[in-house]
Order: sequence, then structure tokens, then C-alpha cells
Amino acid sequence: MPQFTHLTAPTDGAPITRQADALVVPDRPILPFIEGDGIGADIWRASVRVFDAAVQKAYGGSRQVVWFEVLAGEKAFNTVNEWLPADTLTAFREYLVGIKGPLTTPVGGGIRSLNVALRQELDLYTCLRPVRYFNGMETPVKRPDLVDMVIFRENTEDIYAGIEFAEGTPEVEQLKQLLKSAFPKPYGKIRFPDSVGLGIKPVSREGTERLVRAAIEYSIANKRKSLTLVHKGNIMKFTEGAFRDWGYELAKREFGAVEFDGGPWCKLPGGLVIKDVIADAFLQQILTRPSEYDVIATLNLNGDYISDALAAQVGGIGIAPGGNINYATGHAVFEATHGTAPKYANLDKVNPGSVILSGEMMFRFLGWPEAADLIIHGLEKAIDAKTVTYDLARLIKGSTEVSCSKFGDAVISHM
Ligand SMILES: NC(=O)C1=CN([C@@H]2O[C@H](COP(=O)(O)OP(=O)(O)OC[C@H]3O[C@@H](n4cnc5c(N)ncnc54)[C@H](OP(=O)(O)O)[C@@H]3O)[C@@H](O)[C@H]2O)C=CC1
Ligand SMILES: O=C(O)CCC(=O)C(=O)O
Ligand SMILES: [Mg+2]
Repeated sequence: MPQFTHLTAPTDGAPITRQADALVVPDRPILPFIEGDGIGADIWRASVRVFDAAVQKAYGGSRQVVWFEVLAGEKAFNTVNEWLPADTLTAFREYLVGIKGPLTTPVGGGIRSLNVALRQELDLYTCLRPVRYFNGMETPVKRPDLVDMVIFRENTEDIYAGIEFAEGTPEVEQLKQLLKSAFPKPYGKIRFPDSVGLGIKPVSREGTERLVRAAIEYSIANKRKSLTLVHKGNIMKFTEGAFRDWGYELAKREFGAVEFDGGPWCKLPGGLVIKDVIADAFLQQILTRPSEYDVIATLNLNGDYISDALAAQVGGIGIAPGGNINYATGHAVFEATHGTAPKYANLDKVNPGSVILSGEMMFRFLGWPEAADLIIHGLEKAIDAKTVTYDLARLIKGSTEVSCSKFGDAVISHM
């Protein structure tokens, strides 16, 4: 039984455990959730009703989630005077799988991202973000139906590690002195050394390999056609360029990939093509030739940009789900791609679709596909019936705009 300082664990239900590399999910699993800041309360309220209805309909009462609210962000700060209490990390560690709403990160100063901290503390090295088209959706592009991509975003390294030194501080002066004496040539390339802030971008072989391995395994298991390594390796040679090289090396060493047409593109014995593209070219090609891309493996910052850009192609970040996963330990925290959209907080207005679909991913991860299928079905039919929240109503001609909670009702009624 986990020990908490502020929280009281549910006495009902049982924890998910892991045996022989597989999750063991009881019929009444305890799942921790963070409501989230801003629009978090609205979208969680709508989503949890959808989750409970799907589980009830799929299993007729023989299975039920025991939800366990844990705190982070403003709610945690206002309650226990901490942004990310140790209890919350303990809960996600002990119960293995959970779900969260968005958490605010101030721009510039202030606290560092709690979302990133959770991913790093729990070593959730894959940010998995599938992007697909729903029938009836109208979007800014002509052929949104050609978009069917799954992003594997590296989630623990890159500039998100937060190794930064602010301009004018003793720390940045110390680093500048170090660089000046040890690496005078690169230091000389800093255009304005007197007023510079510095950031460090760590990208490792180990971090790259575990991400690319997970992406290849997913591609094989889901019979996908290609895996593209997206990078800016022409400019950042030893981080982004190395990501590409290590990815190809892993595909050859562990999966028997063989180069074709003179390389570096290669193919696995089962036909999966491993290729790469430079990130700026990729961002125009997903608009002009989306059918050429399938599974994507990329670094943290590229993955952040790409997930919002691709979401826009199929209807926006209101329906963009995700999961932060460590495939080795089984730990996973599912969450929407979008943030706290503060101007819409407590208006019961925004689209809960991203959290609903993140829950769908969670149930599939737990091995409850019947509940996941009902959620997808309900959401597909609600969109097809043109019963949508404001964001999709802006796009879909002749649609009926409903509130966040009413959209949840619509998903349930179409299950
Ligand atoms: N994982 C997380 O918890 C994340 C947290 N954040 C944090 O969120 C805060 C706000 O970030 P911001 O850059 O404004 O990005 P947001 O994703 O919060 O919002 C940007 C815009 O996206 C649209 N949008 C977002 N969510 C929804 C939804 N559920 N339904 C419909 N439309 C939606 C709205 O568009 P419109 O104005 O057109 O209606 C909104 O104004 C920041 O502190 C940021 O750090 C950001 C991303 C992820
Ligand atoms: O942590 C944040 O505030 C932003 C994170 C983000 O944009 C993302 O993970 O997509
Ligand atoms: Mg983002």
C-alpha cells in the first residue's frame, strides 16, 4: 500500500501491477488522475462520464475504474502549497497508469513545466501522439483524409531537459568563462557574448535508441508501411544528425534493416521502410504529400511543433490525444496535446475530445479494447452527426454547436 502525506488512497479497487513484461489489470483498477489547470476541470468532468459509460456498456458492471484524484498545478499549490507534490509522483509510480489534464507553464520566468517534470521524473520516454481523420470533419487542407500518422516524440531529452542559463547571472558568466578557456573557437562564434543567455541540448545514443526501438516495434505490430526519422541534422549535426544516424544503426543492428537505392533509407525484412527527412521539409510535405508519411520518430522540440501542426490538418488540437509511456516499466500518463487555454476556463465551452481520445488510448493500453472501441465509435458518430463544440463548429458547415458537457453527452449517446 503506497504511503501518502496529503492524499488518502482509495480503499476500494486494486493497483495495476506488472508481471513478465505485461500489465496485470484488475477488474477494478485504481487510476490516478490530475484534473488540470484552466479548461482542465471542464474537460475532465465531461471526459470521465464518457469513460465510465464506455466501461459500463462494454463490461456490464464486471469492470469499473476506481478514479483517484491526485494534485498538480494550481489546485496543488492552493491546497498543499506545492506545484507538483511528492504524493502525486508516488501515485503514478505505484499505480503505473493514469491520466492528466493540462498544466500551465509561465513563459520566461517562473516555474519550469510540470508536464515536462512528470515525464522526466517517471522517465516516460515516449510521447505517443496519433493523428487521424474523422469522417465529416472539414479542415484547412484539401485532403485531411490522407493524414494517418503516429508521432513518437522523444520525451526526456533535448532542450526540454531545461539546462539553461539566464543572461546576466553568475551562472551564465561561469559557463562563458569555461567555454572561453576550454573551447575558444566555438565560444568566438557567439555573436553578442556580453548579453547572451545559454541553453544546452542533450541528445544521447541511449535516449534515441529506446525511442526509435519503440517506434519500430509499434510499426511492426501495427503493420505500418514506413517509419520516418525527422530531424534538423544538417544544422545540429551531433544532436539531431546523430539522432538520425543512431536510428538507422539501430534499425540495421537490431531489426536486420538493409539499405536500398544506395542508402541511407533502409528496409526491414518484413517490408517496413526506415527513412529520414529534415524537419523544415517535413513540415511542408505533410501539407503537400501527407500520404507519404506514416509513423514518425523525432526529438522533443520537433515533436512538440509537429503534433500541433498535424492536429490542425485534421481538425485542431481539440481532438488531439496522447500518451506519455515508458514501455520498459509499463508506466504511462495519458494527456491531450493541447494546453490550458485559459481564456476558456470554466465556460463549459471547449472540446473535451482530446482527453476523451487520450482515455481511449489508455483503455487500449490497459487491454480493455471493448471500452476503447465504444469511445471511438461514440466520438466518430457525434462528429459525423455534426454535433460539435465551437472549434469544430467553426470548421464544419451546417453543424450544431454544443457545450463541452453536451459534447460528452453526445459521445455517450452514440456509443
Ligand atoms: N501538456 C500540457 O499540459 C500542455 C500545457 N500547455 C500550457 O498551456 C498554457 C496555454 O498554452 P497555449 O499556448 O495558449 O496553448 P493551448 O493549447 O492551451 O491553447 C491554444 C489554443 O488552442 C485551442 N484549444 C486548446 N485546447 C482546446 C480544446 N480543448 N478545444 C478547443 N480548442 C482548444 C484554442 O484555440 P482558439 O483560440 O482558436 O479557440 C486555444 O486558444 C501554457 O501555460 C502552456 O505552457 C501547453 C501545451 C500542453
Ligand atoms: O509543458 C508545457 O507547458 C507545454 C508542453 C507542450 O506543449 C506539449 O507537451 O505539447
Ligand atoms: Mg505542445
